[in-house]
Amino acid sequence: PAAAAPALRARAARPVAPLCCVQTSRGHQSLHNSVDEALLLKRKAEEVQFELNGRCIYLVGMMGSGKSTVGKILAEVLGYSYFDSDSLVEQAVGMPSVAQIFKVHSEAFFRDSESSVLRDLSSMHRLVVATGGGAVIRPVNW
Ligand SMILES: Nc1ncnc2c1ncn2[C@@H]1O[C@H](COP(=O)(O)OP(=O)(O)O)[C@@H](O)[C@H]1O
Ligand SMILES: O=C(O)C1=C[C@@H](OP(=O)(O)O)[C@@H](O)[C@H](O)C1
Repeated sequence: PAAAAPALRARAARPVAPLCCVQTSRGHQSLHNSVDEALLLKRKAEEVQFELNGRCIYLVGMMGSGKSTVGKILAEVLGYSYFDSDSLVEQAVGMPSVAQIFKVHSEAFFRDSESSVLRDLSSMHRLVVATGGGAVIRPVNW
């Protein structure tokens, strides 16, 4: 079944051509599809590279929709740095997993730290950021 694909949001004054990665299926049968999709994604990234002009890309989408997979490919092609906001929150809090942060602290605590991490990243250039699936919940993150 079709799954939600991560939306691509470039921090751009002028929108650039939208990139879309459609995740059609999972498992071994989709292997050749994934290879094709990666090639298409690389080509699209090369197409928009000039227009992006160093502006960041923030990937948003449901949990498991492919943000990290897509983000690493985009960063490599564009010569950008790649960050996963969940990992940055784990580092900032000093805990090994988001699940543990939720358990020991709370979701609100995690969301505060996530917003802080995203705010810090927002002053930087040439980044591809895979945000957490719930990052869109707080309008301050947009
Ligand atoms: N285009 C795709 N086709 C099939 N499986 C994919 C595709 N993109 C990602 N996946 C798989 O889906 C799972 C979740 O992907 P991931 O990039 O970690 O998602 P997210 O970062 O949004 O949580 C991983 O096992 C990944 O290998
Ligand atoms: O924001 C959230 O509620 C979460 C989304 C998920 O992130 P992904 O979308 O990166 O899978 C998960 O990893 C994380 O533990 C919690």
